[in-house]
Amino acid sequence: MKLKVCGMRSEENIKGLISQINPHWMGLIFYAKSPRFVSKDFADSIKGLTISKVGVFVNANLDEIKKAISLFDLHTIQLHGDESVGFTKSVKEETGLEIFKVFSVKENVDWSELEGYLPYVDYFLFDTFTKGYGGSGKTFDWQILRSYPFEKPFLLSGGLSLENIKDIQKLYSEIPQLAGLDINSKFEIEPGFKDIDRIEEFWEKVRV
Ligand SMILES: O=C(O)c1ccccc1N[C@@H]1O[C@H](COP(=O)(O)O)[C@@H](O)[C@H]1O
Repeated sequence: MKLKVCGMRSEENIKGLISQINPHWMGLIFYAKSPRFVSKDFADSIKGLTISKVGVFVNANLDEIKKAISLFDLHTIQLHGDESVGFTKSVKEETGLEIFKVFSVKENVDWSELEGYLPYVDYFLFDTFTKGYGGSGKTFDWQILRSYPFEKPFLLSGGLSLENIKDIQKLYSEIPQLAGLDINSKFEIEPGFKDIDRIEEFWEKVRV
């Protein structure tokens, strides 16, 4: 099982996360309307830190993405908006980086809509639908994932917390494509500042 901790923007907090947990990825949110938005001034503070950084973008253009890649030395691009197959293809081909394409789940998913993305993404990521695109702290009906028809691995997000560990474990044991978890607002002291001890408690219980 893999872990991504998303929405961080304090140097001290990120260093604490690395030394205490060292998750597979740490997410930086480049969506200006998010309370976890990271500005370019933050780049110098985290240069050289040994963690795979995921840039989270909502309908950004390729130029903005490329600038953030070089400033923040990003390892992964998370497309968290309404990005088309063509745009996702361009991001993959022009950056060569790992790609997470997010689908926000309302009541159902039309799996055929994901098919075109398959050659260009490394993981799909399923989150709860919200007008603000992400960080709602709300879960969706995870049973929908039981009909996921592809071999492509995916990450689960949206309201993951200490309260839903049992459901996560059950899902993980039953759906082989579920490769990891993306945690965010349920582990915050304030937007963008994580409670590392709470994350450690979660990870100790949920990791396999
Ligand atoms: O966290 C945000 O503010 C945010 C804003 C816009 C796009 C994505 C955002 N975060 C992503 O939301 C999910 C789930 O978060 P939560 O656990 O429900 O708080 C996660 O993938 C974050 O990367």
